[in-house]
Amino acid sequence: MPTPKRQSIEQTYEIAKERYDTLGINIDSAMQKTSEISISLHCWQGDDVTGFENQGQNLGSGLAVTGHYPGKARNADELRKDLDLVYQLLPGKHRLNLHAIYLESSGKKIERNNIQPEHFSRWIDWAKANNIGLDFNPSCFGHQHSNSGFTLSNQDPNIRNFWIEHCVAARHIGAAMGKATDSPCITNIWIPDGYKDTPYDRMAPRERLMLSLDTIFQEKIDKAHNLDSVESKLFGIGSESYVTGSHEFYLGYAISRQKLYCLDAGHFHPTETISDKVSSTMLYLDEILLHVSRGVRWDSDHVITLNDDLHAIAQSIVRGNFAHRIHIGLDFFDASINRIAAWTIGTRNMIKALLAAHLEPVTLLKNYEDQADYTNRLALLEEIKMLPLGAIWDYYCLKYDVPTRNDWMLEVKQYEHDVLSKRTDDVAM
Ligand SMILES: C[C@H](O)[C@H](O)[C@@H](O)C(=O)CO
Ligand SMILES: [Mn+2]
Repeated sequence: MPTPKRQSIEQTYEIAKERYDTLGINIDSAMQKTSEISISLHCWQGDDVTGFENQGQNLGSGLAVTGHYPGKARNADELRKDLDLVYQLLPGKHRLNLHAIYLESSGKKIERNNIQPEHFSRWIDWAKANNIGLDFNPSCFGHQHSNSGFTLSNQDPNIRNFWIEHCVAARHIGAAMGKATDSPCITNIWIPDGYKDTPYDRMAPRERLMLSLDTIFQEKIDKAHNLDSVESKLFGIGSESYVTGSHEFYLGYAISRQKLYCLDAGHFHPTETISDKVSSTMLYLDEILLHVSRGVRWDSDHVITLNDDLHAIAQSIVRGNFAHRIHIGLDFFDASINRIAAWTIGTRNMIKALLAAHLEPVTLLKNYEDQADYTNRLALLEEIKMLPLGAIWDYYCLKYDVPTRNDWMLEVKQYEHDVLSKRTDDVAM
């Protein structure tokens, strides 16, 4: 016997479907295509980018997490348990994006240039058991060798080599993850390098970075297991005046070396959008990575909301038919709200935006544009904002057997009561 809520969702869906039909929109195909897109959830939302090295270092490097909501994961088992719940609340099959500081070394201090696949074996086992693809990142921050503000572009060859070795090790770990899970792992390099104040020489650090990256990528690794990616940034706290790995630097680097380029939504001028960069970038690169984030005045990494920027990002992927060439990663961290809710809200929003982008009246819009009928194009683009997307979304959640509407919050609140509230600030070993 269907519940009254289920009945109401199904009835509303049927009425909504008629409306979409009149515009020639195929809802079944939109739902199917949306379900085929995997989003890579960033592990660092679960513990405020702390990681499990236990080296007592502050985050630094221009990264800042604010808030003191209780219950953050204190070890990898807790983080995996939290993630298990999040994945249950998301329609579709999704990935996990790990940073190197999330290693498990049984309490032994492992220097970052010595990390090995074995330090991630429990993550790999968990991923295999749950059929979850993995992505990876070297962690070039929150370390005594990043305190000067420079890592791969450091003037000191010893420090530079340390970070080169760390990134080489990260590629090997990425390859091991990709091989074990039978799905290529994207190993993405982001470094904080930059100057607080105006430099005299803007070129030398970039030359050093270019050479460091060439050394890191010297070894050929099977692309079936590992894909290399590089992420740019405009500025950070403490690198307001100059960032070595700027947009121009990495776009040029990625195109000349055929690497993936990572566009982070928080890493540009506030009036610039990554959605507008996608089509240009895709002309020159086979694949790219997105870090979907939300900057508020600066690269503040707020939880992504279903705003115009997010719709535009999803539209740029879907309209360009890029779903198989663009990898979607998330990058936000909010410690002022329940962290599991933060992951769930942000990821469900990304999926909603992808569903909405698959529900556009493509033929009509293309025809108007081809005929230079921009009046009808604008009228239709405004009209479709009023389509009953919520009814399709509710049905989509029913179809993929995950909580509909805000019901997922009941599960998060129960988990907060049963699990999170029992966690104290002490490190659980
Ligand atoms: C943890 C960081 O957010 C991440 O590595 C990087 O992608 C970034 O965006 C730094 O601003
Ligand atoms: Mn990022």
